[in-house]
Amino acid sequence: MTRTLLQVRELSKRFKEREVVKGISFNITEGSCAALLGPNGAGKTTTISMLAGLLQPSGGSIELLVNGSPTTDRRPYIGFLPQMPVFYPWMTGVEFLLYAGELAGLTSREVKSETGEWLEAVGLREAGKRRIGSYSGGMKQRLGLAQALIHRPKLLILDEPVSALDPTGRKDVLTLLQRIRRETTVLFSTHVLHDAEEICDEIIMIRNGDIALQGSLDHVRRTYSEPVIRLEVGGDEASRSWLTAACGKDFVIHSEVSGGRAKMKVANVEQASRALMADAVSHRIMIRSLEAGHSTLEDLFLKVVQA
Ligand SMILES: Nc1ncnc2c1ncn2[C@@H]1O[C@H](COP(=O)(O)OP(=O)(O)OP(=O)(O)O)[C@@H](O)[C@H]1O
Repeated sequence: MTRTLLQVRELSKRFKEREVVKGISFNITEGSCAALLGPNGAGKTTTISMLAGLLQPSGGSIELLVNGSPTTDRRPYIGFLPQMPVFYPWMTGVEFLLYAGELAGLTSREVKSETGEWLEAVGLREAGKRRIGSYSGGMKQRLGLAQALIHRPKLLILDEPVSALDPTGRKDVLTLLQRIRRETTVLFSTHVLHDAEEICDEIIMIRNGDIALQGSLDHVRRTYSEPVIRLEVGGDEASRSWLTAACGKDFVIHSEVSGGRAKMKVANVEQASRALMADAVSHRIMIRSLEAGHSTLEDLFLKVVQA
């Protein structure tokens, strides 16, 4: 049975005269992994900070439902990792987690056992004895995750958890998130579609403080996927003018041309491919490649972001 864990209604945030989050509504299902996806400045950090209880909304409501019932204070049920977590470099990883556990209100016994368990889970058992100042970016982020999870929250919220990491650190953290998401509901923000695609099942795309698109990744892919032909011709003048003319054919609904390449949205890929090939042959144009398929989520994301 799917149950809603977080219910957000008409959430807005105004800084002076400027509304940067404009009355957005969405649900997060228990057990899901959701990505808040959007370009820089879209309002992701502002939204996430309101959900984590760090920023007062200007309007709307945020409700966390524990076992189906709304809670008066959602903060104990939330684990949060900010975009730029602050660590004391002179502390060891173990000391930092003991401190975080105490702050989260765990008993000293719980603090000890959870610290050991989470250090192991994030792969820092050995490094836990070392000072945080000697950690790599990826190790710090994994320690940050352990801190966010130490009180076993219902919902883990992360703001751009991998954007500042090198490829190895990024992979480590995404793999870890993939493991965590089996037990904890996860919501994270990112401006990288690929990160969302890798581990999420739900996406909420925001642009200029508004929701541009939301739903399960599968649903979004199915609903918005369009028949597309990608065509590349030779770089000579005749080929390029033929390509421009081809984009004007009546079966081409929309097209983008750049150099000797074109992406054409068509109604029927098979018929359009045949017509294009036949036309190219009759004009003695060499087609370098013709790819008939569907638009990807990347195409959709770019369209949403650039609209
Ligand atoms: N404290 C603030 N006072 C005034 N404006 C703010 C404040 N915080 C954020 N903003 C503005 O709100 C808008 C949304 O910012 P936010 O940081 O939420 O975006 P974002 O999607 O997280 O971007 P990024 O990916 O760059 O972190 C931006 O135009 C930003 O300049």
